Amino acid sequence: MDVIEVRGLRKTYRGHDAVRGIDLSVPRGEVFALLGPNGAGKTTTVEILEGHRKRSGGEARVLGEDPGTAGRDWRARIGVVLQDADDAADLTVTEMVRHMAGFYPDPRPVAEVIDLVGLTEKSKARIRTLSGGQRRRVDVALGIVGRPELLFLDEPTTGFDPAARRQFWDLIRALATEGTTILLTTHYLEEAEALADRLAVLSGGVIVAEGTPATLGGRGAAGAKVSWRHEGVQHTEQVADPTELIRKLVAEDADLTTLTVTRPTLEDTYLTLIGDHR
Ligand SMILES: Nc1ncnc2c1ncn2[C@@H]1O[C@H](COP(=O)(O)OP(=O)(O)OP(=O)(O)O)[C@@H](O)[C@H]1O
Repeated sequence: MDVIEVRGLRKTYRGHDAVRGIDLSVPRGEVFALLGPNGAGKTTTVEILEGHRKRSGGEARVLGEDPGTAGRDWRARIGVVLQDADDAADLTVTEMVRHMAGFYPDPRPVAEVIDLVGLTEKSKARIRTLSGGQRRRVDVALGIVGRPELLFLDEPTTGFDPAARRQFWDLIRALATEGTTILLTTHYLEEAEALADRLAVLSGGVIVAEGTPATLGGRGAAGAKVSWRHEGVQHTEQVADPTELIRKLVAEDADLTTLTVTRPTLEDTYLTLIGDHR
C-alpha cells in the first residue's frame, strides 16, 4: 500500500475551486515534490493530507487512514513543516524542540535534532532573536523530532542561505535513506531536482505533468543543443543524441575548446508547462 493515495481530490473555498480532482500515489521511502505557481493549490493539498483542512470531495489515504478523521496515533507518525509556522518566540531553541519531543512516543534526542538542522550554536538562544532562516530551521527541527514515517515540507528552505540549503538537502537525503517518505513543495527548481525521486506540477488546481526530474514534460526526449566555434565561426546544432555529431567533429579535427552540450533545464521545462496551462 502506498503511503499517500489520493483519488479525485477536490477543495472548494466559497465557490472557488482551488483543487479540482487530483490523483497522487507516493510509495514508502519516496521523496515527492509538488511544484506550481502561487495559488496553484499546493498548500491546500498538503494541508488536507496533513489533516489540517477538510476536503470537499474525492478520496485520501495517508499511512492507511483518512487524514480527515485520523487520531493521535496517526498524527505521531507524521511530521509537518508548515509554510508559515508561528513559533513560540519566548522559548529557547532547546526548550522548543524539547517541548515538541514530548508529544512523540520515540523522539530523536533533542541535541541531535538541533545539530541536524545546524543550530547547535544557537541552542540557548530565544527563538525571537533568530534570523528568518534560522527560525525556519527550527520549524524543520520540530518536523523531524518525532522520527516521522512521513514528513510534509511546505516550502521548507524559504529564507535559507545557499550553504544552509545544501545542508538541508543532505538532511533530507539522509532521512530518505532511513526510509522516511517525504512530500515537499518548493519554488526552487534546483531543490526539486536535487531531492525528488518524482514530481508533479500543479497549475490551477490540476496536475498538468508528473514524472522524474529527468523525464518531466518530455524533458528526457527533448534532445541536446551542441555548440562550438571553429575558425571564428559559431556553429549550433540541435540533435537527439550528441554522440554521433561529436564523433564526426573529432574525426574532422574540429577545434572543440569551446564545445558545449546543453539540454533544457528543469526550470525551462517547468516554465513551458506552466505557460501552456495558464
Ligand atoms: N483559507 C482560504 N480561504 C479562501 N481561499 C483560499 C484559502 N486558502 C487558499 N485559498 C485559495 O486557494 C487557491 C490555492 O491556494 P494554495 O495556498 O493552496 O496555493 P499554493 O499553490 O500553495 O500557493 P503558494 O505557492 O503561493 O504557496 C488560491 O487561489 C488561494 O487564494
